[in-house]
Amino acid sequence: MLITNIKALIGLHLKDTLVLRGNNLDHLPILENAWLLIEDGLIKDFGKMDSIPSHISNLSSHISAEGRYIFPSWCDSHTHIVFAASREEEFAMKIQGKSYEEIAAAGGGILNSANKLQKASEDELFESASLRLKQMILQGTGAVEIKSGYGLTTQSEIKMLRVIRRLKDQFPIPIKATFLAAHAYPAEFKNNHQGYIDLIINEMLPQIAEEKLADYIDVFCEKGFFSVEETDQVLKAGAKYGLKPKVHANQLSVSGAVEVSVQNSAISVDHLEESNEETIRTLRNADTIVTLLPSCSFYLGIPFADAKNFIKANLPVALATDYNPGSTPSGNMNFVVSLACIKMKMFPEQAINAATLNGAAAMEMSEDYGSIAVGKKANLFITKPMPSIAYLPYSFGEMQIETVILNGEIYNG
Ligand SMILES: N=CN[C@@H](CCC(=O)O)C(=O)O
Ligand SMILES: [Zn+2]
Repeated sequence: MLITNIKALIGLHLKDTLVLRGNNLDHLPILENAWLLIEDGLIKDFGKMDSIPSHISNLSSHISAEGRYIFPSWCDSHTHIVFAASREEEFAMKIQGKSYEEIAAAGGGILNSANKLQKASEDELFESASLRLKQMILQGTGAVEIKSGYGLTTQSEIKMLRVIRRLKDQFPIPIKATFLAAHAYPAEFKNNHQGYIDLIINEMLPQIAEEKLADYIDVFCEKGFFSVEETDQVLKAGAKYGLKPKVHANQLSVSGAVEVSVQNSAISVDHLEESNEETIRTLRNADTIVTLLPSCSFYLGIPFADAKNFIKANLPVALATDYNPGSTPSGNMNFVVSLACIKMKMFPEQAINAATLNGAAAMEMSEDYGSIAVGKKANLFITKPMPSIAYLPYSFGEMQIETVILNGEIYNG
């Protein structure tokens, strides 16, 4: 596939640039008035229109992208898209002023989703998750991480992870699976935390490892959920099976979650709506990626993470949706990028880098995804005609994507 007359190619980081820390996020390399050649699903070459080689310009099948930009696909490194039912009843409670913790304590929240998921069949879950994923891809997402964590029994956690494996097999984008049984304590373990942790460690993990169902392990480390010590136990048990941590940290309070995650060599710490100087000091000496989820803050009405401070401290910031039925019923990365600019005061270049290359890094796939470089996978999108790059986050809630290309082929859903 040859694409010509491209207004600009965006995100031309060198292939060996795998993550962007601090000020490096400011720089979004572009090439104006460009052509792009894709072969065998990979980016084969690109250049300026005024120096297009004749053997390329003579290729018969090509798309003209006049006035349009080409971006690397969004890389959404934090989602919970396998769930049985939406939770609009909690929406009304939120509007009345109930907090996330109050709703959970009243029988809503994660346990509500777990109840419903336990009753759903693998096929039903696969069908509904497929619809969500299709929609996300049409909104520009070309790589995704998906968590379990609404099963909370051995059977249902495995059911969720098998659904994720089917999605991996059937969708044309790379998917990473994260095991999140430590998402909430089931009611029967409310007063027996160690009993549930033992179940995770001695029963769930061995079976999941045996079937190779997970790439990562996650814990919701938070007051009322999993303590720092409990998180440490689960992460260490996961490490025995080669599962690296990606941790829900500091969503509602500064809890020591970041510290325990870094001690366990976490790939990422996610949320961080609450943080302090200690959090930043801990992260400064680590490779752990800071994944921010602004649409969760938007929906729950909790503080937005202090992205500017993290960037100032030279940390690698990524952006993801957190798509789930409780705190973020949206998988739209365009909106995440808009919110990052509007509410967290990230510049468009920073937000785009954080939602592409650093998102890929938070799934350990930035060698192949997240930027436009020769030899990388051709997962891209072509915008509608736009006046500038900043127009994409500026025009929040509007759809600026016209064509999605995955593995070098147009994707129509
Ligand atoms: N905080 C924990 N997990 C999800 C919400 C899960 C739910 O409410 O169902 C999150 O990342 O926001
Ligand atoms: Zn989450």
